[in-house]
Amino acid sequence: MGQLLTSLSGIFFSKPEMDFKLVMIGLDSAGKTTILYKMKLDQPANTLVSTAPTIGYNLEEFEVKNVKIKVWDLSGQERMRHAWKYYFETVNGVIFVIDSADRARINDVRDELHQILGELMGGNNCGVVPLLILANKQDVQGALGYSELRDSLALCGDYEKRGRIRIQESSALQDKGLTEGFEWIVEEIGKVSKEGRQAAVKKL
Ligand SMILES: Nc1nc2c(ncn2[C@@H]2O[C@H](COP(=O)(O)OP(=O)(O)OP(=O)(O)O)[C@@H](O)[C@H]2O)c(=O)[nH]1
Ligand SMILES: [Mg+2]
Repeated sequence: MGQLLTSLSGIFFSKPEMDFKLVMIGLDSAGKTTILYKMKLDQPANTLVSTAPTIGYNLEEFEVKNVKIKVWDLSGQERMRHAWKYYFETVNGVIFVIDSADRARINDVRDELHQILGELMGGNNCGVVPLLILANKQDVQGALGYSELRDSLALCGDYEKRGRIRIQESSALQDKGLTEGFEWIVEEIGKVSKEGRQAAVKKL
């Protein structure tokens, strides 16, 4: 009996064996690498690691809500953006970081985002990969807020209807919104995995 309870508690309360894999993308200088190390190193507000433009990628592992996640932080430079899509087939979630204070490039952001949504809705994924949009640098005066960004990004359609997308205001500098955003995407991935598991069970 004791052994049975141990095995059952193992099934219901164990951490998932699989790590969640996430990719972080967005235009150059949006704050991706800063966010990666803010989350990894759990730094207090008003401290930031000093970064240089990423060439290739950074990969770090840390826990969110007791789930181990692996995060690939890719380069946002224009000539490197074509590589983003190659990660979409293998990750469980996508984080798109925006410099909300960079009003001059908001149309570029919109175009990149729409292209990503096209990729995520096509292929084998077909909209199952949650997308977190971090509207970063909210500490900068004049930064675009949630409503303005929603309009500027012209988000609509299936992805939003399915609730697999969220815009989260954040400031890596002030340590605001990052944990909320990461917790949301981890929960969403959990739901997707559960639905996948339920579909697999139904098929048996
Ligand atoms: N004010 C402010 N500055 C930030 C914030 N997050 C990042 N930065 C600054 O923005 C600049 C670019 O940050 P990075 O993290 O290197 O940007 P990135 O998105 O990784 O850029 P690439 O690697 O070129 O794609 C750095 O000077 C950061 O200190 C923030 O929340 N507020
Ligand atoms: Mg970087």
